Order: sequence, then C-alpha cells, then structure tokens
Amino acid sequence: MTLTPTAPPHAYPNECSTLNSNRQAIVIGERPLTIRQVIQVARHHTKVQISHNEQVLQGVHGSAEYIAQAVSSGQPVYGVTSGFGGMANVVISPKQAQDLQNNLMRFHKVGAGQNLPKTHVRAGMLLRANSHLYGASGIRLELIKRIETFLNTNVTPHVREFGSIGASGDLTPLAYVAGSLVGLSEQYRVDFQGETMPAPEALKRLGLPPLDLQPKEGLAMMNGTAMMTGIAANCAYDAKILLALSMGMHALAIQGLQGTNQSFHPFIHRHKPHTGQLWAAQHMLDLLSGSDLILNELDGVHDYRGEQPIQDRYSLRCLPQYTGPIVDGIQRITEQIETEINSATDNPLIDVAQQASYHGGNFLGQYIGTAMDSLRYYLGLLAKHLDVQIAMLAMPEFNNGLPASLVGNPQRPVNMGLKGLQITGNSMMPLLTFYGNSLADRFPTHAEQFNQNLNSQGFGSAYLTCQSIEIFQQYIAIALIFGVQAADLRTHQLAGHYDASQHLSPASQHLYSAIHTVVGKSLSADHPYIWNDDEQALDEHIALIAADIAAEGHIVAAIGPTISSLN
Ligand SMILES: O=C(O)/C=C/c1ccncc1
Repeated sequence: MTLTPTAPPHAYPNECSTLNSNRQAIVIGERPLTIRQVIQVARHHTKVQISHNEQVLQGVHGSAEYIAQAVSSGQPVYGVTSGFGGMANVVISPKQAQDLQNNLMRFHKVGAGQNLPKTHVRAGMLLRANSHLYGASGIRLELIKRIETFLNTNVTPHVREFGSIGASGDLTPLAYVAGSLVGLSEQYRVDFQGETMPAPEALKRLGLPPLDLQPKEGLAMMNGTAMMTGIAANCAYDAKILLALSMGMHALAIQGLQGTNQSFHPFIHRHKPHTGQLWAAQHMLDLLSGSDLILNELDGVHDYRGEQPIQDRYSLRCLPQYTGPIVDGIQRITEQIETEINSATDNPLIDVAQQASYHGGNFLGQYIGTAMDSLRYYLGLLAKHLDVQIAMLAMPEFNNGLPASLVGNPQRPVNMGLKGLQITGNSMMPLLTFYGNSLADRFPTHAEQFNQNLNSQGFGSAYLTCQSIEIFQQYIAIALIFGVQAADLRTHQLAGHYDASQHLSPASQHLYSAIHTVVGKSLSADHPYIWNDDEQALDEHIALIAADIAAEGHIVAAIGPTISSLN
C-alpha cells in the first residue's frame, strides 16, 4: 500500500490578493491556503476561484467515479452502502444510497443556540471546498462549485452555534451548510446579501436547481473539521494582532515607568537562545529605540536609582523570558491550523491512483482542540502580564514617581484618575485566565453509541477562543489608556510638558498617535491625555479603541512592523 501525501501540487502559480484588495481572486486547490487568505475571503470578501488545473479536476472527478463504481458493483463502503457511525452494521442497498445522504443532512440538523457569525461560516465553507479539491472525498465538482458561488455572491447558510463535538468533524454545523447548498428544504435558511430567506429561494435567485446528492456526498461535505478550523483561523489571526499589541503596550509601559533597555541586551538572550525569547528581546529593543523616556544602558553600565531598585522588576526585566514561550506557542498553533486547513478531513478517503478507499478518522479535531485550548491559555498569560504592568503604573510605590492612579490634574483633589479603569481591568483579567482552562480533556466518552468515544471538542474550544479574543480586545484597550497616560506624565516629569509624542520612541509614537486619533483627542503639550476625570467618558474610549482593534484600523496599522515580524 502506498501512502499519498495530502499536500497539493505546488508547481502552479496562484494568484493571490493582498489584504483589503478584492481585485484578484484566491485560487483554491493548487497550493496551501494560508490563514491570511482565509481572512481575506471570510472577512474582506475576496473572490474565490476553483483551480482549472487538470490534475486537480481529474482527482475530484476520479474520486466521485470511484464511489459510483463501488456502489454499482455492490462493494461495501462505510457511509456509502452502510449506515453511519455506531449503526455502520446496517447494510444500505444501492437503491437507498442517495436517500442515505439526504437523510444525513436531516438528522444532523439539530443545532442549538444562536447563529454563528458569517465570518466563521464563510471560513468554514472555504475550507470545505479546499479539502474536497484534494480529490479524496468522492464528491462532484458541481457541489464544490456551489461553495464557490455562495462565497462569491455573499450567500451564507445560517448555522447554529452548538452541536459539534469535533469527533466525526463538525457534523451538525456542516449539515446546515450542505443542506443549504443543495436546497434540501425550506427549513435551511441563508443570509442572501443581508436578507434572510429559505435556501431553495436563494438557489432560485442564483439560477441553481436543487441538487440530489450522490452516494457519499453528504458524508463528504459534513464529515470534517472545516467549521472549527475556520473559527480557529479567525482566532489565530486575531491573537497574533493581540500579541503584537501587547508588545506595543509593554513598550509604552516601560517608557512610562522609565525602565531600562539593558534587560533586552542581546548578550543576555544569546545565552538562552529560545526562538521566541530572542524575538521578544530584539523586538523590544526595536520598539524602545530612540526613546528619551527610558534608561539607555545598553553599554552595560548601571547606577543606583535612589529609592528604586537598581534593576527593573520582573514584569519589565523578564519580558523576553515570559513572552518567548507564548510567541513560540502561537507560532506552533498557526502552523497546526494551516496544516489542518490544507487537509482532507472526511472519511472514508479515496485513493484514486490505487483505486482504494480507506476507513479512518481525519475528521477528529484534536489538533484544533488542543491548539485552541493553548491559544486561550496564552491569551490568559498575556493578560496576566498586562495586569501587572497596569498595577505598576497605578501604584506610586512602584511607578517611579508618577501620581497614584495616574491622576492628571493634581490641583483638583476629587480627581481619582484611572482608579475605576483599573478595577474594570481587574474584572476582566481573571476571565481571560479562566478561559485559559482546557476543554479538550472534558468529553463525553459515551457519544454516539460509543462510536465517537474519543472526541476533541475542538469546535467548542475554537468558539470559546473567540470569546477570549473579544474580551482581550476590550482589555488591551484599558491597558493602552494606561500606557498613553503614563507616557504623558513621564514626559511632564522629564521634559516639563505633556506631549509624549516628542519623546517616545518612533515605534511607540505611531501607536500613541493612533490611539489619540481613535478616541478623537489632539496631542497637547499643556495637558496629558486625561487631565480631569469629568472631561471624557472613558468607557466610550475603551469601546472606540476595542472596535478599532477588531476592525484592524489605525491602531493595528500602527503596530504593522511588529505583526510583520511575527509572520
Ligand atoms: O464513524 C464514523 O466514521 C462516522 C460516524 C458518523 C456518525 C453520525 N453521522 C455521521 C457519521
């Protein structure tokens, strides 16, 4: 028996667009899709084009042919001429083989809860098409083309949020997609460019007839990890941005505290050369380079600092050692998601070259389950680090001469500065470390007649990670407000005015200015960001900053070099 690698041929050129440009379609089926491309399609509606490559198309066709042959020759194949899962002992006659597939979409239409956001469903559909183009699924090109049409015309099936245990893939979520693609009944609903309608009506508008499934096709479409992996791709993409933003915030905090750059000296990190640690140390040097607000001690000289210890506290000094494993972990997660994106994840898989089919379990979403569990854990660790920087900035005992709670105008005794803001942050950080608990190790072993007695809970884990991301976007908004205010107050202490943009490192200036733009505040030498408590609604600032981050606006643009250096 030969093992066929599932990687697609790389030899053919692939057109691919850059973010925010939908002029060029992303060709699928030829070379590995990246998370970035998934985002382009899912969020930015970049068009998709199924490869015209003969080898790819013949593979798809050959696998469908294999199934047709197997059925007509009476060959027993799981899920084609047998019942499903724990009922795979049931023999299905060739005459019943089509009905078996239609019924699959019906008995799995049992989702619960709200509809998933469109970006997740679009990502999931894209990945399903990509998976089918390996020619190992036994599905007609016509069906894969429907996914292309739905994506390109902005038609998105309604998929309920609960129902997948991530074992036989995302059966229930994908039942909604499959039933909509073929227009199985009025009960399958879609979002048609913003309008909700039954799937058959949407097909009519697209000029497509309802389709009867051929044997195996329902299983092929539903039996895979596409939906959880689509969600995971969305999360991993956002998490990298949040990691980069955390670095930007630490740079602001170090400048606000007048920390040293000596802790990031290459000599130290050469002596413990973990990849992520080396990156974090070098990158922090880049982020601090040119700042007037730090102690510039790269020459290895240091001096007493009065009341303060001669070296920085750990949240500053050990930043590379703490952040390094997080950087490495997120990198590993990204790679695992990209491998899953580019996998054929159904069962059985058809080996056209060998004219064989193999019963297996690529639909088990354990890589996604563990990747998403660890991503939430890493987000929790990042939050814990931000929490202590906020605390350092807020406390006169540790903030190296700044006012308590970073009060702006000390002449107004009722000003409490950022005291309330810190408490809001304190209400969120525990949530983020709580969400860091794993889900993949909690599973019902008795699932589906003990057939799916191992299950990844990968879908649930990915979905949970989205919630962590959303909380983190709000949380880092709070941290950034602290960072900007501290930079202004430190500037006043060192330079006698409040406009930190003249003294921060160039890298931090970008972030600092972007935050001012987003909250609608102009730079001022006369006052810090927050002067009197009653002059701004900080909850609105949090919301504006978080929304800008989620939409990849000014703030994310300002940390572009950090994001690029992580890729
Ligand atoms: O055991 C499998 O390979 C698949 C199980 C299954 C169970 C219910 N529906 C679809 C597939």
